Amino acid sequence: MSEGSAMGERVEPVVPGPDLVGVNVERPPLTHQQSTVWNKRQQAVCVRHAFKHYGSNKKPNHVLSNLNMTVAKGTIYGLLGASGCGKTTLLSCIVGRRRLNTGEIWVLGGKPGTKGSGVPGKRVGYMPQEIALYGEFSIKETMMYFGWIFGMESSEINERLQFLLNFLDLPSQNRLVKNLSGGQQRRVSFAVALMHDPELLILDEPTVGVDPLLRQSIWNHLVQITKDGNKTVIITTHYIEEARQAHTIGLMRSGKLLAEESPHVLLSMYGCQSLEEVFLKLSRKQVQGKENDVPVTVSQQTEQNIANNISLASLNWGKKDSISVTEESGVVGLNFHQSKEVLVHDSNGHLDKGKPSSSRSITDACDDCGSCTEWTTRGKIRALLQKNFLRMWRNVGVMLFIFALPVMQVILFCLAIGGDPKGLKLAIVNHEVPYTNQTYQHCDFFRNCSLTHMSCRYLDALNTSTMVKEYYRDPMMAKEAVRRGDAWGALYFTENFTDALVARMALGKDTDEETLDQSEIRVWLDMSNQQIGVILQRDIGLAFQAFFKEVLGACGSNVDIVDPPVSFKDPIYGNEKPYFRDFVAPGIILTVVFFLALALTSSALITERHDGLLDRAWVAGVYPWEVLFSHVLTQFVVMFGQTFLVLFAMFYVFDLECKGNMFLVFLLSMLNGLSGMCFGFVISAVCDLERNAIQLSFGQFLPHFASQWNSLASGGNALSSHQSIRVAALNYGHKCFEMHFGEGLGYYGTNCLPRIYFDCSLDLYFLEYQYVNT
Ligand SMILES: Nc1ncnc2c1ncn2[C@@H]1O[C@H](COP(=O)(O)OP(=O)(O)OP(=O)(O)O)[C@@H](O)[C@H]1O
Repeated sequence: MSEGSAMGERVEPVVPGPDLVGVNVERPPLTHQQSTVWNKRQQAVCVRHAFKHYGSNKKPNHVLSNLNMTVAKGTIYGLLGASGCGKTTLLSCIVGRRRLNTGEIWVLGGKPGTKGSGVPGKRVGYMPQEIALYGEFSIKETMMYFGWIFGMESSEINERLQFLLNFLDLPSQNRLVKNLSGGQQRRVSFAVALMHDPELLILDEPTVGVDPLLRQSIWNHLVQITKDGNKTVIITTHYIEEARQAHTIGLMRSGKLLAEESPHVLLSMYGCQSLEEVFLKLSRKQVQGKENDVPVTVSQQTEQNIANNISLASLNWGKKDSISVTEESGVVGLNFHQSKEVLVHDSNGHLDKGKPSSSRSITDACDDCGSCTEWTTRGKIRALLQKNFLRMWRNVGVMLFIFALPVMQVILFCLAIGGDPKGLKLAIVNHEVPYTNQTYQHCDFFRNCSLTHMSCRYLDALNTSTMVKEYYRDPMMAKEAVRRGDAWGALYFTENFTDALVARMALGKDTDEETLDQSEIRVWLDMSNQQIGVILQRDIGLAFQAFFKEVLGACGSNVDIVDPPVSFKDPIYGNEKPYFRDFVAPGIILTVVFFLALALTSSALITERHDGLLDRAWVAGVYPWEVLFSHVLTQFVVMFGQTFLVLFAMFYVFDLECKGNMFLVFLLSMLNGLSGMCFGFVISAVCDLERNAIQLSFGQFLPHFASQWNSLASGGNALSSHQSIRVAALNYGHKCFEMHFGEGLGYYGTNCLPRIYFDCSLDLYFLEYQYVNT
């Protein structure tokens, strides 16, 4: 029926159908019932033609199929059915957590999720099937959290808490939820639903894991609260017999209600002793119906339902209750609430067209919910913020992750990555001096202008903490040590290294091949590690410059001649001697801040969603933006602390230099953390499992880090360029010569001005040398 007709006065005559159980009795005239929006509003819950499926439209898993349900105000409605028949799905549609594919739902006079309906919100108390509580909270904190969300004052919550602790036989209010037994946790969950004394209580299997005595007292309580007609309860349970205490029972199977009756009517209708038997009979009947089935349209199905229910109802003709049926309900009979409807109808004697219009009902609902114009409440924000901080505070792992990890990362970085490597072994072979007892004991030299044992003098200059010299008998053994990984490089001096070097200086460009060859320091490096290889190249080259300056100085020559004629002035940015650590540190700071924010947020929402905690919050009336806001605020505070710690460790403990404005450094780091947080929220929104979130975070982490390594590689090249300026020119005594690695030392004759010749074959610089006779 269209809404237009539903609003009107159309009254459907009901046609009796075939008897479900094959009993034919004489039937009284059926009363007619109007089916109007007003009628739907009068029920606590009214579901019409509900269809719901999971999965894609192409491969749907139908869970609700043309389901109709009516829950009158002031009643207990027991929703029974086999596992997987769709009870939880139906309840989650009623509380506004899921949407039907088609059909409509009215809850407390409004449609769930619409403005002013109060649902989700404090008009409903929802106990989901899963525990859906924060394990880190005590019972009291749990109650405070939900109480504040429902807009209650702390004193009010405390009062109610005492009642619920006694009523539900709960342990001390200070016990943590995670330390309670399964049954106790369920009772706390039940207490949360009862906390604010809602108009509509929706309980998904509240009595699981509860002992029979307490179960009875729970039912007594439900009966008690529904007595005055103001409160309504919908309860699902697998203990079918306990549902006898409900006013109405909905028997559900395969996404449909097979019957919706009061328990005693069901029992007498089917002549059964227990509700279980009734359920079995109805289920069998449904199966038989299906076997004989020919495909029917939805409207045919509805008609058939109505017919069946009328037949069901007809079994009860001996009773004084009137029989009623609505055109839409599909499963009605002599049930409690419908009797009520009929009474209203009968007492008026006509169909009341003057009942509240839909807009009036919404206003009423608005008055009830009391928060239609409020975009948030202090209580909700307080509850959400306290929840976020308390969860972190109580979780040692998270606290370590938040505050210890960033500091540890910075310390490890500064200790392990910042400086030059130390203790790199070099295998040295020096044939200028005799090898005894695994060393060259008599490698003596003079620090004056006497040119003896130049190899020893050079080795003395090669004395940095980066290198450890180990001596070998011959070049083969030294190279083998490098191959075995015992050393990073091998250095070899020929027997007449000093003579050849002096001759090379003296002969200059006339130097013969053999002299060039003999004056060479031969170096074989393990270049498999670029950083180490480059550093060794640099230090071996710098040692030669130092050695040559010393010799020139001792001989009274200008030592500056050894320096390459490229003058590096004060750098515009950075230091003259840049530290590898200074270069990488900004990247490390940003990476740490970004990924910690990402890691923390990407799983926060997932855990809450997975455990049903978010669902519970939505049903309690929390808006998504409130959850988001509380997380952003919490995360911001955490990020502030993390950024402070990281920067403090970097700049004040490890003396990293900051030439700019420290406030800007802090601000930029925070902004970087903010982008990590945003990305974390995106991940937590798209991932269902923490595992997937971690994978996605790492998927981003690797390219991010690769770019870092790219920067490091550029740093390495810079080092190499610097290192390549390793040519010296000198004026030795009255002789001029030029020298460069690899091609020997050239002698230019006497009385000449300094000449400069750069090794252009390898590196950057090429300067023409000038031969000037003086
Ligand atoms: N999120 C979901 N995605 C896909 N299928 C779902 C989802 N939730 C439930 N289902 C399926 O829908 C059907 C009905 O599930 P539902 O939880 O509503 O059953 P139920 O009657 O509450 O069962 P129980 O009594 O065991 O809790 C089941 O077949 C279930 O596998």
